[in-house]
Amino acid sequence: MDNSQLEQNNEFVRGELLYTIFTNDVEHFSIAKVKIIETNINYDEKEMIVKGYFSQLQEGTVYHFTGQLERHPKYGQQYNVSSYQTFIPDTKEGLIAYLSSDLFYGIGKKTAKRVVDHLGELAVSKILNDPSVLDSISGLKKENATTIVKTLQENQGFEQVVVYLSNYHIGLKMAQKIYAAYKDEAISKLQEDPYQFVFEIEGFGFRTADDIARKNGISLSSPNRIGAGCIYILQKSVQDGHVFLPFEQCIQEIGDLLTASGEALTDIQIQNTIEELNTEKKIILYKGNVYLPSLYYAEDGLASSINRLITDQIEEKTTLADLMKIIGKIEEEEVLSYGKEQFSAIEQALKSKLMILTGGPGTGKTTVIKGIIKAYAEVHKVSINPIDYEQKNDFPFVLTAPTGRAAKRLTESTGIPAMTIHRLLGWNGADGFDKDEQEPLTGKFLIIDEFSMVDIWLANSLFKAIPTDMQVLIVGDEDQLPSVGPGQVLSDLLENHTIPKVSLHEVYRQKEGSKIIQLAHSIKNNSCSTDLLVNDKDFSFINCKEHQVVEVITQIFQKAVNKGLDPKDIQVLAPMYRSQAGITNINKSLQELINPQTKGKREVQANDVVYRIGDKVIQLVNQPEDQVFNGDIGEVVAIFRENENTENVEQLVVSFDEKEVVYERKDYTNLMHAYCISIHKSQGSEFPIVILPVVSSYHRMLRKNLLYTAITRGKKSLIICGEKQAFLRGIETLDTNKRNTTLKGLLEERLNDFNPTNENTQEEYEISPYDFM
Ligand SMILES: Nc1ncnc2c1ncn2[C@@H]1O[C@H](COP(=O)(O)OP(=O)(O)OP(=O)(O)O)[C@@H](O)[C@H]1O
Repeated sequence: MDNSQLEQNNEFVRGELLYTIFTNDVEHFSIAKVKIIETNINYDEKEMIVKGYFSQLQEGTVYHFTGQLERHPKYGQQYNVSSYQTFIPDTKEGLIAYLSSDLFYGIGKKTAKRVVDHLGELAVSKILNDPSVLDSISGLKKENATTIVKTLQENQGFEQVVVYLSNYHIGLKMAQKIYAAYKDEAISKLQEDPYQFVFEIEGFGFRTADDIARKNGISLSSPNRIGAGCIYILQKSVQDGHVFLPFEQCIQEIGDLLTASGEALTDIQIQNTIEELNTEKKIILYKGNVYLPSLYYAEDGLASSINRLITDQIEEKTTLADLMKIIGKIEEEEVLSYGKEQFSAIEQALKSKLMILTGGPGTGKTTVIKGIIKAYAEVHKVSINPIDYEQKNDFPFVLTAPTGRAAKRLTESTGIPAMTIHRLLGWNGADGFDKDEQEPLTGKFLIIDEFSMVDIWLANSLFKAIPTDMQVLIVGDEDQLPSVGPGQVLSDLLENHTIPKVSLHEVYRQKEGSKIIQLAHSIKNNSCSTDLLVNDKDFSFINCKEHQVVEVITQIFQKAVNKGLDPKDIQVLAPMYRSQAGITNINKSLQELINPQTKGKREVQANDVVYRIGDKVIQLVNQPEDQVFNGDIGEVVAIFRENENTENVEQLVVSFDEKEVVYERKDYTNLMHAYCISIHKSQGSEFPIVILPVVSSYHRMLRKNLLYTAITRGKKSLIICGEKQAFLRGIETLDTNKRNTTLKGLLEERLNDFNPTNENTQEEYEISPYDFM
């Protein structure tokens, strides 16, 4: 593209790069200051801040940027760059200055002049078209010629990809990914077969591929297009929690997608492509269902691991009579008497290779876990104190949970160290987990809490790493929200009749007069009515409308603070981010109240969010290298300016329980304010006081399992504010989005032949030793 063409293109800013303010080498995100040479946008200043994903910015070089002028609340106007190109001067002098700039290492003015004299104003495009034009320049050293060609190719290559993709509204970040994968072949590959990118580049959308194909005259009935459409449809279904799509439905959805944006396809064409993809192992077609391979292998792997574990017999170490004595002794120590179901759970867990313990809040799951640990220790004559073991690996109990907070609670309630599943398995990011069948976990008894949150991928990885001689106890509440990731592992396992399970129904905390627990169980049993929503010592319902929610919550906080309560003990949970009564607005208002700007208090701004020292924040993604995981809540404890650390970058330090994590600007998007968090993110956590807004404008989200999850997060006090009718309607609305999974069937197939000698399901325990006590 020559310079006159550049200018025809919409709005632009052409400027000389003065200096880079910030740059991130991994993502190539940079913020820089430029001196404006020319622009057609309405902007009066002489200099401008530009930001975007650049390959390499060079001081003194002139760039042609396109993008959008934005007003940053703190830093004022900034140009958000969507595409850019080095501005190659079209005068001889300009070109000489460019080729002898710092960008071209070792090329001085004399050499640059020699090249320009020989090749003229179009030197750059001539070299790029045919690098051998430099061979004919007398006196030009070979290494200088190589430098010129390489530098031009590197810079221009990336920029050409950027410009090409910007025509399809693809940003610089995706351009980086594509360029990193294909280098100079990127554009030709995109033009030949854009659909391939849907398979090969994470996040490359089918619609973009379609757009590129159409502009390049690629047939809209090409098998590659159907294949990419199939992957797109399957990926979309994973976002809804499905593990597979039925063949017919898959054909139908692909047909709808491709016909709507292209030309009509016959079912046979689509069917043939799916079969072809299956042969190439890009998808798995099995028993009339279509899977993404990773999901098919995860379900299959989990079913095999469970089969492996459950068919391994365990040696009976004690008689029933002795076990009764042991449990009796534990009851004395704990000063309680186990209920019938609880007793059955302890007994069953001790003799089962794998058992599932379920129950709603306050039914004594934790009490039973403690009982099981103590009884196991007694039966096997082992200590439950980790310090009694010389080797860490000899400690028989392994306790784990999907989130940091759930693991922490498990540690606190049992006194035995627990850790997240990711940490237990040694997650190292891209390479996956350290622990697997080759390097299994050590220990004798594994307890996995909050299992409803575990998706099929994680369940498969965890079970693969469980050695065959390890006993496993799965604990969870099937009425909670299903996992964020695909699958419904807990409920599929519960439906299997061979895996021993014990459900606790009797509520113990209710006996202490908890309205929260009463409410939870009435939701579970579909018996909640307006009468239950009257205020009590641990519960209140404040009537208000959507537009009042933020104000009401702020007032509750204000009163709590005035009363001397610690704001950290209060957690607002809401179902959605963007609404008048959404998480974003609630957070803004609570930050102003709890942690306002004061003189001398440091703060940083990322997009339109301000983080200050003292802010409560939540981690939004897994960051295993720092041992901080999605859903962990922390506090901003320090902010360092660039000149205050050896890395010379701005840093935000967040304290999560005992560890501190340092974030650089590129990582700020991993955080969010946490005065209010989503109900989904609150899974596995508990808070002393929960405030739950429920208004009819959330209607899309108001479901029984969502509200059940929210109210069971409150330990001491629950305040619902909003509309009673919206709440009552919500708890009557079932989540009808049934997830497609095949784990249940796979387990039936695998475990069918298994005839346990000492395993029993709870139903078979009609007569238990407890009856004779
Ligand atoms: N058999 C029992 N006798 C007396 N109290 C009991 C018994 N079982 C449990 N409790 C008490 O009931 C309360 C709730 O028990 P626990 O915390 O074990 O339940 P949970 O199912 O783990 O609850 P949550 O899921 O809400 O954490 C505790 O105070 C516990 O001491």
